Amino acid sequence: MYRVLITDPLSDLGIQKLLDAKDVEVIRKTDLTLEELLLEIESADALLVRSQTKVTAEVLEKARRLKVIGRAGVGVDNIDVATATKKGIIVVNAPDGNTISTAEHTFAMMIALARNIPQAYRSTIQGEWKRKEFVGIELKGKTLSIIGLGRIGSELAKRAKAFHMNVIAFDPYLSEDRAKKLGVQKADFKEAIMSGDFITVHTPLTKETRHLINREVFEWMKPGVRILNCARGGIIDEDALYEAIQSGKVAGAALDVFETEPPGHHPLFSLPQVIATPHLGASTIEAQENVAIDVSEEVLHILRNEPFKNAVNLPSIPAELQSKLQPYQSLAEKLGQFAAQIVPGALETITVTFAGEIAEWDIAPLTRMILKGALSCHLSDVNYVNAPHLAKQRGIQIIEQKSSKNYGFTQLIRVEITTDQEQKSVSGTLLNGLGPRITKINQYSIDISPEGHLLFIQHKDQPGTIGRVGTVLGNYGINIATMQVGRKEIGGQAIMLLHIDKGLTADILHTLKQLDGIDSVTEIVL
Ligand SMILES: NC(=O)c1ccc[n+]([C@@H]2O[C@H](COP(=O)([O-])OP(=O)(O)OC[C@H]3O[C@@H](n4cnc5c(N)ncnc54)[C@H](O)[C@@H]3O)[C@@H](O)[C@H]2O)c1
Ligand SMILES: O=C(O)CC[C@@H](O)C(=O)O
Repeated sequence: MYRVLITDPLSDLGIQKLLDAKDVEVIRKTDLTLEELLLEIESADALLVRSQTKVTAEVLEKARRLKVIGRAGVGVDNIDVATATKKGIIVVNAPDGNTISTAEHTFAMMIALARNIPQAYRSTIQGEWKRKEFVGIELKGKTLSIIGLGRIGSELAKRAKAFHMNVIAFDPYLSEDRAKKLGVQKADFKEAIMSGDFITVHTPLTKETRHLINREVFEWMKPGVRILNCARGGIIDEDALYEAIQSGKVAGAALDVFETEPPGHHPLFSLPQVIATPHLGASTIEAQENVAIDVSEEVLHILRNEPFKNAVNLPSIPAELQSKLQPYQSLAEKLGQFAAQIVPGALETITVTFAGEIAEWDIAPLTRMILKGALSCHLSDVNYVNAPHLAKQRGIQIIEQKSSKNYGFTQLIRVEITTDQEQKSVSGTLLNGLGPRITKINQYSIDISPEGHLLFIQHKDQPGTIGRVGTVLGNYGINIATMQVGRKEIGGQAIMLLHIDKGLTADILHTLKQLDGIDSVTEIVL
């Protein structure tokens, strides 16, 4: 039974799939103190949050079983993703579900700002009738500068176009083609800042975007500009904004997000030009249902080891590629496991080579599987998420290469491991109807399925060796299921690979190693 802990308010309808799942126990506890959270997280398999719960390194340290953190929303700045990655915990978000709501909220803020609606409301209900004081401006014909033309920025652009605004956008990843399709003028940052009657930010908060709108940038703006932030507090320097409003450069600002949330009695709130909402961009019935449904499904997939798509700490794989790579994943992991077990010593370099049809694809996910397989023979708690991090931490070099050489198979994966003692390689392929096969160990051709208990023996090619090995195993009651031998030349070095029905004791291994002509004996478990 998976224990799913939900610590922020999530839509009931949205989490229905989790509530209905027979293999899931849902624990809903909101407004937990840090001590309570540290206690609850210990036994949770999954944690579902919005933006209130702070999933810090301290919290993650206590998590013994946690496989996945689901963020019902986009921003994961309340989650220590780096620590989660090190611990092999997948972080998933729901990037699409609240796009429309946030774009609509930004648009509502822009109109409210243009027409002084919050200020006029406050005055009117106080019994005043100040029609002259609240004269606004039209959106038509004004320039809206969008900084960050991703999901929300693009939806906002469409709405602004419908209101006959000129839309200009800066986004380092915006192509000319996409800008054209959206009817948006692509600009550099300074140009976008200098042109806007309204400037709105829709980037994530990163090292690069922190205080992106700062004192110097306010200097570049048109006098009377209006500023919006419905993305993340911190993208705009709040002190600089305060000064720019006081100096008259900025005519108004609409803020949904703040550097510190909740912002309390923020100095900006003393300025009548500032309107604010308490991080409401995604707060609609629809968005909350959407994000809760999306993240619940993702969490269920991950807990059940099924394919998922929105991991923040894993590269995203297009569905088409995912289905092509899927059959190779097990082969890749087994080759990594196999190679790591036949080479003694500390891992130094893992070289993976892909040949044939497979070499035309993005094979990074398979390299990750090979790494997971190889490292799991040496380290505990290795998974698909933390394998590259663990390799880097230990100074293991990963070389990934594609080869056009013909190895005699439609596709082939070769894993070569170098340790501080020696180097060995293992190759494998997928054979129609037979699944994963190991086709070569070092220079020896072989054909065996990588599964179960295997015995890898290096020996001299001389009469009687196979018989002696069989006799020892027989004496100890070990049944041999299959056997493969390989040699390059008569009387030279040779290898033996046996499928055995159960594992060997240290005693049996010792006896085998003492046999005449045997160079090494390695038990492999896959
Ligand atoms: N107020 C809310 O309730 C609410 C709701 C949802 C999302 N958000 C926030 O809105 C923001 C945008 O969300 P989204 O779903 O559109 O994200 P997105 O990832 O689809 O878009 C972000 C865009 O910003 C661009 N970008 C990154 N760095 C940039 C830079 N230095 N300058 C200019 N552009 C840059 C990226 O290329 C990308 O196109 C995020 O910060 C998200 O957390 C807020
Ligand atoms: O949970 C929320 O309402 C915040 C959502 C929003 O900031 C997000 O990043 O998705």
